[in-house]
Amino acid sequence: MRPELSEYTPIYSGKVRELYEVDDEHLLLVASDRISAYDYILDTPIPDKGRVLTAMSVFFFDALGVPNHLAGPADDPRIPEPVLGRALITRRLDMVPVECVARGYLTGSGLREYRANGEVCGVPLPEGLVDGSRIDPPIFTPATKAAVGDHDENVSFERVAADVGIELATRLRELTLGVYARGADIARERGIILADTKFEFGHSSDGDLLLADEVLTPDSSRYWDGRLYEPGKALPSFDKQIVRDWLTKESGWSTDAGTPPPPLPDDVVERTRARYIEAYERISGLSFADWPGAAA
Ligand SMILES: Nc1ncnc(-c2cnn(Cc3cccc(F)c3)c2)c1Cl
Repeated sequence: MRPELSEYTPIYSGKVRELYEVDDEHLLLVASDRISAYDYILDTPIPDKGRVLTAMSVFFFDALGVPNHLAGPADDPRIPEPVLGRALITRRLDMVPVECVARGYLTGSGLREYRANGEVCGVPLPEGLVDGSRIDPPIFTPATKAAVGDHDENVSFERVAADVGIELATRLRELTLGVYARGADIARERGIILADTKFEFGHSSDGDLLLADEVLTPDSSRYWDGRLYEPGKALPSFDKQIVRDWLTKESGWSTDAGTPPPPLPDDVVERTRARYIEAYERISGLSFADWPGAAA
């Protein structure tokens, strides 16, 4: 008999995720089926998105072999039935207040910074790079967590060192780049490019630095279809482009409309659901049908 979700204390509600307290030492990290686009949380959920992204995190936690915050299996008896398959029991950590970002390709906020001053987070890059250029070797481009609704602020390694100390900043950079490289290699071998990603780390009660939060999911990373990649060509988001294209090219809505996006049509929802499942099954080599929880 699984506990009710109402037995756990909600402690944080993000755009697409929630965090509950299970007991003094454990949390329940819940991924919803909500999807965001253009900084809006869309009215229409994507069925099974939460379960697929949870399955991806678990696959990578297992594949990366880095000490992490997981404290139980995907079907842990402490997970309530309604969130089974899209929730994980984790150890409660003292989180390091740094968004640990690794970039293997230049795009997004990194590209904007590069175009303005030839570097990203204080790291100089070669001249002549364009949107989608490979950054080799990948770089550590940390950010400070923004207030709700704001974008994170890119900061330099020196700023991180000033905030958390040079030893921890150095460890965060090494871990971030090492885990990204391993994860990106696993994905690339299966035709998916992880252009960049964001990790969070925390300290356990016995002082160990553990990889936390979600890892290498399409919500914490840019997923591109490796079959389409050409040097210097930024690619559409593997998972969100169907939604973005429908919103901006077919729905009559526009990003400068100043109004929330309209609900998504069924075919856009189903095609997007299929993209998430395709990414998981290609990367993991596993069948999503075997993942716990009720199919939406
Ligand atoms: N193991 C941990 N120990 C302590 N705190 C956290 C923690 C805090 N914040 N976040 C981000 C987040 C993750 C999911 C759902 C949300 F609503 C927010 C994660 C974790 Cl993962």
